[in-house]
Amino acid sequence: MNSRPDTPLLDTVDVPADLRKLEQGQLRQLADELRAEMISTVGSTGGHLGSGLGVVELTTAIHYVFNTPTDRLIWDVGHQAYPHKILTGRRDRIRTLRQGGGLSGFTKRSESEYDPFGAAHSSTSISAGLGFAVANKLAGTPGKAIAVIGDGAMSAGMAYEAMNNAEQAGNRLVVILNDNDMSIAPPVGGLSAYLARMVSSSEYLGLRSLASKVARKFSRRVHSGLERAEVYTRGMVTGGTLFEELGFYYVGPIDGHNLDHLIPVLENVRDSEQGPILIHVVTKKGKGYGPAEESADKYHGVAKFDVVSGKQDKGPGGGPPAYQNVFGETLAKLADTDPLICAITAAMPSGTGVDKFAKAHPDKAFDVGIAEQHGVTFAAGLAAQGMRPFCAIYSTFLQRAFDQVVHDVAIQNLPVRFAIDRAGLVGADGATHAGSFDITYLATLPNFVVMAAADEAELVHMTYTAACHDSGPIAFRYPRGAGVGVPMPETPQRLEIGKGRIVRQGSKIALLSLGTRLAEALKAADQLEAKGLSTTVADLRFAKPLDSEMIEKLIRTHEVVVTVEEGSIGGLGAHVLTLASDLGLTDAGLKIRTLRLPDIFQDHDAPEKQYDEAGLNAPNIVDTVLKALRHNSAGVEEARA
Ligand SMILES: Cc1ncc(C[n+]2csc(CCOP(=O)(O)OP(=O)(O)O)c2C)c(N)n1
Ligand SMILES: CC(=O)[C@@H](O)[C@H](O)COP(=O)(O)O
Ligand SMILES: [Mg+2]
Repeated sequence: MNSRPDTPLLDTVDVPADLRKLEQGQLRQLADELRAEMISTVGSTGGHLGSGLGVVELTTAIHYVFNTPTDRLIWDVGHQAYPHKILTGRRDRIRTLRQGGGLSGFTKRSESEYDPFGAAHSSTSISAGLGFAVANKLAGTPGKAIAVIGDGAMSAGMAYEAMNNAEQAGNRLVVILNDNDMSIAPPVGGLSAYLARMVSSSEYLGLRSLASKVARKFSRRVHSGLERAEVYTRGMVTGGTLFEELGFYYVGPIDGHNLDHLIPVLENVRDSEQGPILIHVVTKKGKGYGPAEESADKYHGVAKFDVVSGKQDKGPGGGPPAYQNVFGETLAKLADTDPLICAITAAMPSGTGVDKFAKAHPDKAFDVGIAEQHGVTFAAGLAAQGMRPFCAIYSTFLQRAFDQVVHDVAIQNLPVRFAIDRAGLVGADGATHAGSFDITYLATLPNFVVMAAADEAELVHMTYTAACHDSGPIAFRYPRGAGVGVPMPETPQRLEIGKGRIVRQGSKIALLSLGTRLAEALKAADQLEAKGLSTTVADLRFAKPLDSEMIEKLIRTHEVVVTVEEGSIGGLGAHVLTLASDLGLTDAGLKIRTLRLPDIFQDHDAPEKQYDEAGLNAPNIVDTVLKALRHNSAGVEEARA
C-alpha cells in the first residue's frame, strides 16, 4: 500500500483560480507536490503515468498564466491530463481513475468545465482548438484556445490539416508541441528526426538578444520575466521552421521543466497580438520518477505499482498468452517460410504484437507512427505490388481509416490482411477505445471476409487463413488481454472461408456465437440443458461470408435461435436476420434474438462488468432464450404460470 505524500501547498489549490493566487516563486514546490500526488495516485490505480509526469510543469504554468476555463485548454489524446485533473477540481476523485463510476483516464466534457473537448484518440487537438478559437472570434467573446499536442500525435495527418488551416484563428490559437521524443514506443519517421534536429541544434541565447527577438516577433514589449529567462530559442532567430511555413509563429525549443522559462514565454504568447503561435516545449516522459525515466516505455501505461520500488502488480504470470502475442508470434513463424508476409503497425508495436514479428523480421515490419490512414493505404500499395501485408490496428483506431479501407482496399479487392486487436470492450480505457464497430463497418463491405477468433487457438488458425487468402481483403478480430487457456495447435489450420463449426450439438435451442463470448454461450448451454432445453452451440467464425448453409439448417431445426457477438448493432445479428428473411425463414413465427452491445457508449469499468452491463453473459443468454420460449406465435409474451 503506497503512502500518501505530504502536499501542503497543493492542498490549498482546488481550482486554477487558487493557483493563480500563488507567487511565481512557489510554483516549483507546487509542481513537486503535484508530481508526488500523481505518482502515488497512479501507483494505486494504474493508468497512464509517463506522459503526465512529463507535463507537470507545463500544466502548472498553463493554468497559472492562462485564464482557464475561459481560455480553452485542449489536451491531445488526454492520457497526460492527470495533473490537469488534480488542479481542476477533481483531486478528491483522482483515486477513482479508470474504475467503474470513477474519473475517466482521458479528458471528458461531461466531467469538468476544464475539459472543453474530450479525447483519447490522438491528433484532434489543433482542429478542435481552431474551432473554439474561431467561434470565440466570430462571437467577439474572450478566450484563446491552447492545444497541447505530443510529438507522437504530431505524426498524424490531421494535425497538419489543422495547421494548414489555422491562420484564420489569429492570436486566438496557441499550439504547444510537447516534444518528449517518445510516442508509446520511440517515435518514428522524418518528423521525429526533424524535431530531434531542432532540439539538438538549438542553443541558449543571451538574455538581451532573446528579449529583442521576442519583442520583434510579437511587435510588443516583452514581459520583464523573459528578460530574466535564459531560454534557448533558435527558431526565433532563424525562422523557416516547418511550422512557420505552415503559418505559425514558432517559439522554442523551450525547456518544459523550467518554470522560469515557461512562464514568461507563455505570458508573452498570451498577450501577443499575433498568431497563431506554436511553442515547442522539450520535456522528458516519466520525468521525476526514476523507474519511469529508466524504463524503455517510460511507464506509458502501467498496472498498479509500488512507489518505492516501481514494481508493477502484473499478476502471477504463467497464464494463457495475450492475444496480441499469439498473433505476433504466429505471424513471425509464418513469415519464416513466406517472404511476402509483412506487418504494419500505427505506433502500437507492443500493443499489437508487431514487436514480436519485428524481432524476427525487422525489414518486414513497418511502424508508420500514428497514421492509421496512411498505414492502410500503404498496405494496399504493398498488396497491389504482390506482398502479403498484415495491418495490425486496434479496432477503435481502424475507425480513423475507414475510407482507406473502403476506397483503397475493398473497392480494389486488394488482399490486405487486417489483424484487428482490442475487439469488443476494453475495460479501463472506456468508450473511446472500445472495439465495438468493426464487424458492423467491415461486414457491410463487398469483397471483405470478416472473422472473429473465439480463443487463442482460433487466432492462430485465422492468422494462417489470412496469410493464405490472396483473393481479397480479410479481417480477423480478437480481444484485449489473455486467451482462455486452450491448447495451442501444433500446426495452424487453413479455415474454409465462410464455414463455421458446431461446438456442441443439441436440438431445441441454437446459440450462434461469434468471437470470445463463445465461453459464455457454452456456459449458457449448460444452464439451459439443466432446464431440459437441449442446446446447440455454433462458433460461426465468419461474420462475412456467413455460413448460410449451417445457419439455415440450425434455424429450420431449432425452436429458438440466439446470436451472440461482441459488437454493436448492425453486425452479426443483423446479417443473420437478413439472411433469415431472405430465405423466407422469418415468415412463420421464427423465434430469433440478437445479443450484441447496447446502443450506448459504455463507460470504463472492468471488462466483465461491462459485458454484464451489456447483457453479453450466460445469465442473459439463458434469460433471452426463456423469454423467447414464452412468446406465442403472435409475438406476445405469454403469462407466467
Ligand atoms: C489515433 C490514435 N492512434 C493511436 C493511439 C494510441 N496512442 C495513445 S498515446 C500514443 C502516443 C502518443 O505520443 P505523444 O503524442 O508523443 O504523447 P506522449 O505519450 O509522448 O506524451 C499512442 C500511439 C491513439 N490514442 N490514437
Ligand atoms: C492512450 C492510448 O490510447 C493507449 O495508451 C491505450 O490506452 C493503450 O491501450 P492498451 O493498454 O490496450 O494497449
Ligand atoms: Mg511524445
